[in-house]
Amino acid sequence: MASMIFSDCSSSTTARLLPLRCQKLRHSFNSLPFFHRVSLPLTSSRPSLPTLYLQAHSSSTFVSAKMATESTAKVIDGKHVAKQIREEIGVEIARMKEAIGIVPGLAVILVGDRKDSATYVRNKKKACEAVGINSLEVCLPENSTEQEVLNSITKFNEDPSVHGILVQLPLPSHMNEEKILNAVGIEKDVDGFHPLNIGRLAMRGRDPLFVPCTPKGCIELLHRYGIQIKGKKAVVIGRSNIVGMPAALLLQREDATVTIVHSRTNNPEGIIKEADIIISAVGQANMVRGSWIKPGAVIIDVGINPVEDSESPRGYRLVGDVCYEEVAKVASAITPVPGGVGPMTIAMLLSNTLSSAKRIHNFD
Ligand SMILES: Nc1nc2c(c(=O)[nH]1)N[C@@H](CN(C=O)c1ccc(C(=O)N[C@@H](CCC(=O)O)C(=O)O)cc1)CN2
Repeated sequence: MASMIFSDCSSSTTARLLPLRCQKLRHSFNSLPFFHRVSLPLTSSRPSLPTLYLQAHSSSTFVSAKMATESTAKVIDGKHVAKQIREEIGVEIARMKEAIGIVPGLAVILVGDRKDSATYVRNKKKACEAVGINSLEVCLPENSTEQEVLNSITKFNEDPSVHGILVQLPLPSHMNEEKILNAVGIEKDVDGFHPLNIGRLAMRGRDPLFVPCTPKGCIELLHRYGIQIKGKKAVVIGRSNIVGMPAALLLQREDATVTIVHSRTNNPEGIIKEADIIISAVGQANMVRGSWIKPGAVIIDVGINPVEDSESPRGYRLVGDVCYEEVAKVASAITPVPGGVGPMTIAMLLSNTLSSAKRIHNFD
C-alpha cells in the first residue's frame, strides 16, 4: 500500500504538488459559510441523489435540516460496467473454446511482498477464473535478481498456452523496469507497456497490439456512458507511463484536444477549468477541487489513495485525486473511488488477454 496520508478535501496534504495560489484558494473555499463537509458512505453508488435531508425530533415537531451535499453529477459506475464486460468476455471465451478448443492463458509475475500488489494479483487471478481464462503465477522474493525475472518472462514467451504476460508494477527499486518490460514479447504484452506498443499508440496510422488497461478502461467508461470525446477539450492530470501519458494519447486518437497538466505546469487550475473532460492520475488524495471544474465537465478519477479512517475496519479508506463531494456538485458525470476506474483495469486486462488468444489463433 502506498504511504498512508491523513487527508480530507481540506487537508494540507492536498496542496503538496500545487503552487501557493492553490493553497490560498483552498483556504478561501473552506471559509465559505455554507459549506459543511459530510462523510459519504463508502459504496460504489455514492449519492447521485439530489439532496439529503436530516430529520431531527425536536419536542413536537420534525425539523428537516437540508445538508449541503447536493450532487448533480451522474455517477459513472465502473464496478457495474466492469461486471457487464466480464460477462461479455465469459461468453466469448466459451464460444472460442467450443469452436476451436482454445482457452486463453494469462501469466502474472509478482516480485516482492507489497501488500497492494499481492491483492491486485489475487484479484486478477480470481477474475480470470470467473471468465474461464487459465491463470499462471510466478511469485519471486524481493531480493530476486533481474535475471530471475527475465528467465520467467522467457519461459512464458515460449509457452504456447500463454497468450498474455504481465509483470506487476512497481518492481523493487534495484530492478531495471525498462529492461524487464522490454523482454515481454510484443504479441503477449497485455499490459501494453512495451515501447513498441506505446510507440504505435503515439503514431497516426499505426495501431498498438495492446492498449494499457487503466487508460483503456477510462475511455471505455466514456464510450459506455455515451460521453462524446471528439472535439472536446480534455485535460489529463499526471504524465506517468502507466496512465497519464497513454490516456492523453488515447484521448487524442479519439479526436479530443488534449493538454497534460503536471507538477511543473503553470496555472494548473486555470487549464483544468477549461476542460470538458478531465482524467486525473496523480496519486494525491482530494487534490482536484470543485472550484477548478467547469460546470458540466466529465471527471474520470484514476487516483486510489489511502487516507486514515479510524471508523474503517482496515484503519484507512480509499479516496481519489478528486475531492468528490465538491466536484460532484459541479460536474455532469464523475467516477467514484473505489468502484470507478479500478475495476475497469482488471476488466480491460481480461479483454486484452482474450484478444491476444483470438489473434494468435486467428479466431474472430
Ligand atoms: N503491471 C501492472 N501493474 C500495475 C497496474 C497495471 O495495470 N499493470 N495498475 C495498478 C494496479 N492495478 C492493477 O494492477 C489495480 C489497481 C486498482 C484496482 C481496483 O480494482 N481498485 C479498486 C479498489 C481496491 C481496494 O479496495 O483495495 C477500486 O478502485 O474500486 C485494480 C487493479 C498498478 N500496478
